[in-house]
Amino acid sequence: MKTIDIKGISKEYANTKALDNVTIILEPNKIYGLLGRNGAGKTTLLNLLTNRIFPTEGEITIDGDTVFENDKALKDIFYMTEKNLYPEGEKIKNIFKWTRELYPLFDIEYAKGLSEKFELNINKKVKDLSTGYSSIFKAIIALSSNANIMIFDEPVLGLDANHRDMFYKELIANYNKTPKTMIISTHIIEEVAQVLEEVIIIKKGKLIAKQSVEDLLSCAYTVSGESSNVDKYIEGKKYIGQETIGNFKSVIVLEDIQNKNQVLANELKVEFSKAELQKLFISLTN
Ligand SMILES: Nc1ncnc2c1ncn2[C@@H]1O[C@H](COP(=O)(O)OP(=O)(O)OP(=O)(O)O)[C@@H](O)[C@H]1O
Repeated sequence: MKTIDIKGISKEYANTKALDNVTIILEPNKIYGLLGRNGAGKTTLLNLLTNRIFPTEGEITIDGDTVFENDKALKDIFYMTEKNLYPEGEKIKNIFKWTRELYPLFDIEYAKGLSEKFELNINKKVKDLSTGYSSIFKAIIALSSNANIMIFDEPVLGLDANHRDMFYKELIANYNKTPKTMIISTHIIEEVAQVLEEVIIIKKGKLIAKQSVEDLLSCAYTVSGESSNVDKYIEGKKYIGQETIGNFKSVIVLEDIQNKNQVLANELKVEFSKAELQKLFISLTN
């Protein structure tokens, strides 16, 4: 069981405060989504968590042990970075062997099996992989690491819809086989929403939300129907994400799902449905 305790973390660069007093506790064996717009500070947080960079203020511990230059704490973490850090001229199969040397728990057979599934040719060199296959290659290594904490920074970068679907299914299968903490930082929110238990949302270096997807989605709901009737329903209410097709309109009402007015909805012949995480995210981070 690995509890990650991020305490009052700030990171300043010459003229940028990349993170500003962020405090988060990540409970063990949950799948977290780390969400934020470009430049919000996601990669900075992941780099701090894995001791690649050092905080200006604050401390990060795993089960009470600081991650600062602590191999014992860090060996439980596998970090799939957005950038390729593998030697360009090396063949994939050799990188599997080399990873095994560094991470004795790395499961080569599983990695080879996944490579077959994703049709990744392990005789290819890193430099010959397309953007999508480069992501697949790095994701396979992370999934095969057997680490207690797996971190994925933009894991589906360049992947087509089929491969994204396969990746998320594999991630869930991996988690179900051996529960662990997974942290997924991504821009493509709608697809990942079904995989996540909790979301951590960062805006301009500050933590603005950490809650379960279920709780976040219960703070809003979608109303759709004939435009003028939807307008009547949302009168005096806060809403976002208005979409109109012909005489049909849908909006996301920003109020607790418990407070929706079913009587009025029946009268106006408008319908309710769940809000989409992607749209809520846009409104929260705008
Ligand atoms: N080495 C650095 N030197 C100076 N500024 C930096 C450095 N690394 C990051 N920053 C700045 O810190 C802020 C946060 O960057 P970070 O890469 O953590 O964001 P991000 O949320 O991962 O963004 P993206 O989704 O675009 O990858 C940005 O303003 C970025 O320009």
